[in-house]
Amino acid sequence: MASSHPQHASSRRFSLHLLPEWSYPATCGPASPFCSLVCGGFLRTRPSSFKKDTGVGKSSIVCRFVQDHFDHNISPTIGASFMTKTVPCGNELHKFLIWDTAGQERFHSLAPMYYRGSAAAVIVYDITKQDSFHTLKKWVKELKEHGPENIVMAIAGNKCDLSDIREVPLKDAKEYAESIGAIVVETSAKNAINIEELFQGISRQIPPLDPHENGNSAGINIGNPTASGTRRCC
Ligand SMILES: Nc1nc2c(ncn2[C@@H]2O[C@H](COP(=O)(O)OP(=O)(O)OP(=O)(O)O)[C@@H](O)[C@H]2O)c(=O)[nH]1
Repeated sequence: MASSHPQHASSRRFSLHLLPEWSYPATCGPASPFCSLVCGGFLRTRPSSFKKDTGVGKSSIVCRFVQDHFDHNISPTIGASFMTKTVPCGNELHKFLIWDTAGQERFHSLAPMYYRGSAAAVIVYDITKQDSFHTLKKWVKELKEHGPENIVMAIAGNKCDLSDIREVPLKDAKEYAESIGAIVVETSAKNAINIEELFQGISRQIPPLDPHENGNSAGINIGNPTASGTRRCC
């Protein structure tokens, strides 16, 4: 699924602002967890990453968001996978570069590579598994201790199509999210519920470009932003 390129997109000229740890080419692999915002036809780097418990549906959320596809037989993530999608936000275009990290414990030590320097993290739990909600709290603690200071946190309670067997009340998730200043939404990757809303919520939380900012790099013209991905699922 390709995102549309709004005709009204701003043509304001922003400079590309690069912080030192982001100043890697986007092709250099896992050591450079990039998320980018495309604003006014210019690319601004912004890292983003996904955190999760295993099997909660995080890869499925990314697949639904980027390719509008759901795979019942999706296989577990090994290490991490990477996908991108550009979405309009007001008069800007925001390009998400998403690292989807593996939920299995044996990959835990890789996580800081992806969330360090990230602009946003989505922490996913399964509303039918109370354990996954406890694990989510551990990830939040880790992000607060070791993640970037101003990281935008979003909590996704996935598999809301299975609410008849839910173990985690929405009220609990809302109270917890409020206590840590995070966005919270219940999603279903399977039924495409609240997936766009999740990412729109993140988009809105990313601070706008400073028009007076005079960065150290030239802007990059993005001709025709589209969804793209390297996932195994689709
Ligand atoms: N009913 C339902 N099942 C889902 C949903 N999202 C994912 N699943 C299923 O949950 C299982 C795990 O999905 P994944 O997307 O691989 O989960 P993950 O959290 O990325 O798993 P790891 O890669 O192992 O960390 C798969 O069988 C999916 O089909 C959903 O919204 N509803």
